[in-house]
Amino acid sequence: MIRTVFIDGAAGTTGLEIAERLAGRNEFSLVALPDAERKDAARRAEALNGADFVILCLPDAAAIEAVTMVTNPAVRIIDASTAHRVAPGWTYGFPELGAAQRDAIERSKRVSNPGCYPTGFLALVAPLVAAGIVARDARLSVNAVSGYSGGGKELIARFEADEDIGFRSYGLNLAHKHVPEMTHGAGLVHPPLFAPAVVPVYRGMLVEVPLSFDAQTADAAFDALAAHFDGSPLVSVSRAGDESELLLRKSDEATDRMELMLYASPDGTQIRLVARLDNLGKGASGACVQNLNIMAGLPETAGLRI
Ligand SMILES: NC(=O)C1=CN([C@@H]2O[C@H](COP(=O)(O)OP(=O)(O)OC[C@H]3O[C@@H](n4cnc5c(N)ncnc54)[C@H](OP(=O)(O)O)[C@@H]3O)[C@@H](O)[C@H]2O)C=CC1
Ligand SMILES: CC(=O)N[C@@H](CCC(=O)OP(=O)(O)O)C(=O)O
Repeated sequence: MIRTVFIDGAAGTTGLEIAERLAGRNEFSLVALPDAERKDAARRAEALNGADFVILCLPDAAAIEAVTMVTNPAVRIIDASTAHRVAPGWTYGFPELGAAQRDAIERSKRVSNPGCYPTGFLALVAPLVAAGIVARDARLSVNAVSGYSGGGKELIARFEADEDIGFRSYGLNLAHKHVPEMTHGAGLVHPPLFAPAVVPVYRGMLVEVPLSFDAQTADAAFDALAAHFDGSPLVSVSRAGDESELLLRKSDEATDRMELMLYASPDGTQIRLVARLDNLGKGASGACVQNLNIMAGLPETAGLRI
């Protein structure tokens, strides 16, 4: 059976990478609008209602509008934007949250793809909250750096036009659009304090959650993460070896995998949890294709870069 897929926003950063991952897959047939028609409402409505699967790679407002344009009840939607991540009636597209989440994605007609930073944060924190190692009412901080492709075409153009930028801290109003899904997805009472930044690499990100405990907790935290992701084809968990630094390199290749690392103080009371992922891989396009595979009843990692 061949399923048709329409990517709305196919000319954007995320859309192009999804198309690359679907190229050559004989289970899917991509529906594309010619460049002159890709923002034409009538042509989009036709494509949105004629496909088995629609993937929205649009700014939030356009994604909300696109959903209202879908009137065919058979169409199944994956939204890569932030618009529906905590919205009722939508399934959060993070299968690694647990078996029930994967099953829900498989059945769902409306799947919201997680944000890139929340993908790292939730992988590190949700299993620890579930295990009772991090209290639901803990006040957490998240420090993160992303490659500039995380900001789409506009930020890519800015970083490529101004090679003088060495580091860009942002989210300084402490109201970043990813905070609600971080809070909700981890089951936290208080929103985490989120400090994101962009560095001059195209892709890749580090998401760090520092934690401090009264007693040795590093072993229990590592065991909980290792048990949660045991057997995961995309997420690995490791404990620090002898490394003294963690680098994002301009030459890092695209990947749909995510690595979780735990670094501990000698007495195990302080830990730095770090997720390393590709914002365009597990942080966006790779995750979209993973969700599409699950929804279509296909092997979860088909077409992914692993
Ligand atoms: N980049 C990343 O790492 C991640 C992105 N996302 C999310 O994915 C979505 C897409 O992001 P990204 O690909 O980076 O963004 P881009 O800016 O690279 O691409 C967005 C695309 O949408 C097109 N577009 C905008 N408005 C409309 C419209 N009304 N109708 C049809 N097309 C439209 C744009 O057209 P034009 O080319 O003419 O500008 C552009 O091609 C966003 O919601 C983003 O937040 C999520 C996770 C990570
Ligand atoms: C570097 C950069 O600008 N990143 C984007 C988030 C990218 C992303 O994940 O987009 P979604 O919000 O759709 O998830 C930002 O912080 O707004």
